[in-house]
Amino acid sequence: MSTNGVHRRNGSMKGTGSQNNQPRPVAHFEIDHDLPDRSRVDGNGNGNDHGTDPDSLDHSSDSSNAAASSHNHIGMTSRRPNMSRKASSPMAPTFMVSAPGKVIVFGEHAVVHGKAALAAAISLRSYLLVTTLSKSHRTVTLNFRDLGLSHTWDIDTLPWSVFHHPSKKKFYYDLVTDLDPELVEAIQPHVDIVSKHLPEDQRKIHIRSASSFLYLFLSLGSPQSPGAIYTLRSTIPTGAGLGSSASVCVCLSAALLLQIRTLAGPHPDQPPEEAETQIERINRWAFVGEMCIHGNPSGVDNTVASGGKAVIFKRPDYLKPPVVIPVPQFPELPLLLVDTRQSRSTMTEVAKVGELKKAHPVVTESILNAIDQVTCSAQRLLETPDFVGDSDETLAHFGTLIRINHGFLVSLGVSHPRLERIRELVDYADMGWTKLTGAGGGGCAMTLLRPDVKPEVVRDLEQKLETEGFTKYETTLGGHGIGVLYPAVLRSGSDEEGGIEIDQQSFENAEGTEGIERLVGVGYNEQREGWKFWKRATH
Ligand SMILES: Nc1ncnc2c1ncn2[C@@H]1O[C@H](COP(=O)(O)OP(=O)(O)OP(=O)(O)O)[C@@H](O)[C@H]1O
Ligand SMILES: C[C@@](O)(CCO)CC(=O)[O-]
Repeated sequence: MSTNGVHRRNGSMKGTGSQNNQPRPVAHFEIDHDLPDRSRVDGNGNGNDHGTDPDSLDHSSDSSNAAASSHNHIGMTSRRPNMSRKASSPMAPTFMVSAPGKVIVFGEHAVVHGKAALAAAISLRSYLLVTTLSKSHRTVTLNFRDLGLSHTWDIDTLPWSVFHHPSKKKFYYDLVTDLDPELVEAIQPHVDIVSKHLPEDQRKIHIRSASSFLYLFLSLGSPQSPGAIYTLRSTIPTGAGLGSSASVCVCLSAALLLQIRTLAGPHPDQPPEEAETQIERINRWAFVGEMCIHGNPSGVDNTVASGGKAVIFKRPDYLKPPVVIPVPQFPELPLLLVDTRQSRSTMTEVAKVGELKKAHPVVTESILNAIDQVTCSAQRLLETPDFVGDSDETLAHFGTLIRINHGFLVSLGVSHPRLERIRELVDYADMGWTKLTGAGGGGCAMTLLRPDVKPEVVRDLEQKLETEGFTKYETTLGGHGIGVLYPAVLRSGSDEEGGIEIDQQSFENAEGTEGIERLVGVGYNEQREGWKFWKRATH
């Protein structure tokens, strides 16, 4: 049964749908929407479950349809089924993970140099559907729809021996602060074959995503990893400074850690400290993915995409984990987010500031310190005992800091004429305070709107922006971080017997942001039942 590209699921065993030219995923069956508690799992990253949870998903052994069909009789509700299930090693069901983009409110670039930044999650998100293949399919496919990237690797030909050499092997809980040049070299031949037919500038984008995936897959997986298709769609525009790469890396990290069964929860009643540990584990590997893409990231983007809401972030020592202070009182600011549609590379913009610092160390350091003071001033305001998020004073204080911060970013050389044009139009209309957000050099500007600004003035500005080729995004700040829909079935209160299954086909076919959000059950006509989120401790 199919309505609007989604399949009604009625509790019985069901195939996950077929895809064009793709290996057929095995049939799966519905067990329970709670993820098994994997806190007892051995830390070797190979999926060896030393625990006894019968719901565990053993990818390393047989997962035939016959095994699955034997579970058809179990039905959908048993949480503690008989041990024959363990012996038959059922296949992991199709599941989905999702992570948000971000805006940096204060402190981009300075944060790369150890200063503080304030950043918040946005409601635009990436969604990654993981479809496990039957045992006979020894391939992994990266199906990144927004980029038009689709590549399949043969699992058995990947350089496992290099990644698993005792001198190289990392564990799922390790803090990795640098890419290992030998590991980068080992994946190179497997990256070099990706999207050969494309012009170099487009291919570069594919190569970055593929490198990031392979580095994580080889670090966290094993030669026994099951074949799978990783299908990604995002509602975050790329190249806009809204952290799209970080949200992709967080999704990949979470999916791979879930596949090797090293994450506990998320459960609604999970102790915040335990949830924090899971977020941190996901975040650490997402940072590794970000290093493959951006070279020398601070880690602020992946930290916000992992834990969500708003944080003060600082990484004074790159060999240690960053300092992350959640800001639960961060207000719902009236923001206008405008995209210059001028694409740029975060790596290039970060490198520009590095060069400036080399050429003018004292001047550059004092600008970076001044940006740090801007962020600290915002932090002090947020921490005042009688802080009121929506007062005129708060908006004016934040507004002034936004204006100052943008001026410093201009001095660092990371603005762009198109960004300055947005600021000029907003200033001319006296509507609020504007700064670039993210790496700059193009990308997005954020404007904090004055409280008294008239709707017709906003409309007039929006008209002008549109005429000049800018794009406006609607988003809210401070949403959840990484979330899991396991299996990829949305429960609805009215549908006791099952839910709405998201399969490969319906996910690929969903149209635009609205289509994706409708399918996955967020945004318009919200239907989030089934989604679970790890929530940061806020003390
Ligand atoms: N939707 C996506 N699907 C797959 N890969 C993506 C996606 N978005 C970004 N990437 C990968 O991340 C790289 C950088 O993306 P992008 O230029 O959008 O940076 P960003 O993370 O949005 O910028 P910033 O760091 O300033 O917020 C791309 O070249 C691509 O490899
Ligand atoms: C420009 C930068 O500060 C923010 C990019 O979103 C880079 C980083 O922190 O890694």
